[in-house]
Amino acid sequence: MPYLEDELFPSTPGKFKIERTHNMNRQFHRCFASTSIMFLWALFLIVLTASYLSFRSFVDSGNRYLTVSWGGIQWEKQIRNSAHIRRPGGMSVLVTGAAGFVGSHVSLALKKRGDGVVGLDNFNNYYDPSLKKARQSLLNSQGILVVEGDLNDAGLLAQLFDALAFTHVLHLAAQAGVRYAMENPNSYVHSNIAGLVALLEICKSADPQPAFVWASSSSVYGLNEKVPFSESDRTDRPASLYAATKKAGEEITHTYNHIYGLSITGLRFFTVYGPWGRPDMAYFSFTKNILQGKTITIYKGKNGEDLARDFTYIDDIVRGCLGSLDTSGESTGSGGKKRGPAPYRNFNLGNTSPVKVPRLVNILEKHLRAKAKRKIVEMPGNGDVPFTHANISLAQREFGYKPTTDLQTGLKKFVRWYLSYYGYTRKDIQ
Ligand SMILES: O=C(O)[C@H]1O[C@H](OP(=O)(O)OP(=O)(O)OC[C@H]2O[C@@H](n3ccc(=O)[nH]c3=O)[C@H](O)[C@@H]2O)[C@H](O)[C@@H](O)[C@H]1O
Repeated sequence: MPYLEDELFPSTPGKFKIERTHNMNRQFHRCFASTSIMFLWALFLIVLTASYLSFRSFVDSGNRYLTVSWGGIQWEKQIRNSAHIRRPGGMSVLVTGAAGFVGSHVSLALKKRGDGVVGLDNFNNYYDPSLKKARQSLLNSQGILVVEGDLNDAGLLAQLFDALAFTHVLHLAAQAGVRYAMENPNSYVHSNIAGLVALLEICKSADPQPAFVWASSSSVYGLNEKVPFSESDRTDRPASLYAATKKAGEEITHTYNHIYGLSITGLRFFTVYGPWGRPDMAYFSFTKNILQGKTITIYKGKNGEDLARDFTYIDDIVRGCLGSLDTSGESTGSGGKKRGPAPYRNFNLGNTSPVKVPRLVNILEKHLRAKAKRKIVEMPGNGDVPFTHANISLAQREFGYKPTTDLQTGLKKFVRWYLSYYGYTRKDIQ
C-alpha cells in the first residue's frame, strides 16, 4: 500500500526534486494566500464593527438631540447665563411653571431686579399652549431661558441641578382649575402630587439645598366659613380634588422640612387675575364671550346668594412672591441630611376685599363697552366654594405684603392687554 508520502512525493528520480520544490512553492503560496485572505477578512470585520459602533453612537446622539431639548455643554452654558446674578446678594431661582401666568410675571420681575432665573415648563395643553409660547418669547427677550420639560422627568431635574446650584426654587407649575378636576383627576395627581415630590426629592439631595417657595391655594380653606380666612383656620375640609392636592402639598412639604431641613414657604393665592392671565378663569372667558356676543353662565349659591371671590391682581401677587423669596431663610440640610431646624411657613396672598361675581361682570361690561348675555344657574356641585376672603396680616407682618390694586383698576389693565393681544382695535368696542 503506498504511503501517503509516496503519493505526495513520486519516486521518479530527478523529477522528484523539481516537482517537490514546485509543490513546496505552491504550498507556500497557497498558505500565504490563505493567511492574507484571513488577515484581510479579519481587517474587514474589524473595520465593519468599528463603523457599526460609531454609526450607532451617532444615531443615538442624534436621537437624543432630536427628541430632548436639554442636555449638553451648550445647554448648560445657557442655563448659567440665564441664572447669572447681577446684583449684590441676589439669588439664582429655578421657576417652575415659568411659561404660566404667575410664573412668567414673577420671572420677569426677578430678572429685572438683577436676580438669575431659569424657567421650567411642560407647555401642556390644559389651555392654549400658544399663549404659553408667547410668554416664553417674552421671557427669552429678557434673557430668561425656559426649559421645556416635565417635573416628573428625574433625569432632566438632575441635569438642571448638576448644571447649577440654585439658591431658591419657586415652584408654580401645577394642574390648576377647580372644576376641571372632575374631568381629569389624574392630571392633578401627576402634577400636584407626583411632580411636587419629584422636585422636593432633587431639592433635598442638592448640596447646598435651595429654599423652596411654592404655590398653594386659597381653595385649601374649602368649606371653612369663618371670615376672613386666616392661616390658622381649618383646612381639613377641601371641596375639590384640586384643593385636596394643594392641601396634600402643604403636608408633603412639611415632611421635607421636618426630615431634610428644607426651608419651605407655601403661598395661598386668592383667584389671581390680570394681563397674560389664564383663559380657563372666569374673568378671561367672560371677556372672550362678551366680545363675541356669546352667553356667559354665572353661578349662584344654593340659597340664591351671589358667589364672591377675593380677586387679587397679578402685580400684588408678584410683590408677595418676591417678599417671600427674600425672607425665606436658608435650608439647613445638604446632600439629603438635615443639619438643624429650617423655616416652614404658609401665607395668604389675597386682596382682602371680596367682590361678587355679577359685579365682576358689570366691571367687564363697562371696560368692554358691551352688554353681557347672562344666564344665571345654580352652582353645580363640582368643587366650587361660595366665597373666599383673605386675612393677609401674617404676610404683611413678615414681608410688608400690601395689595394696592382694586378689581376695577386691575380689570381695566387686563382688558387693555386682552384687546391688544387678540388684535382688537378701539373701533371694535365702540
Ligand atoms: O384661589 C384659588 O386658589 C383658585 O382661584 C381660581 O379658582 P376660582 O376662584 O374658582 O376662579 P374662577 O374659575 O375664575 O371662578 C371665579 C368665580 O366665577 C364663578 N364662575 C366661574 C365660571 C363660570 O362659567 N361661571 C361662574 O360663575 C366661579 O364659581 C367663581 O365663583 C383658579 O382658577 C384656581 O386655579 C385657584 O388658583
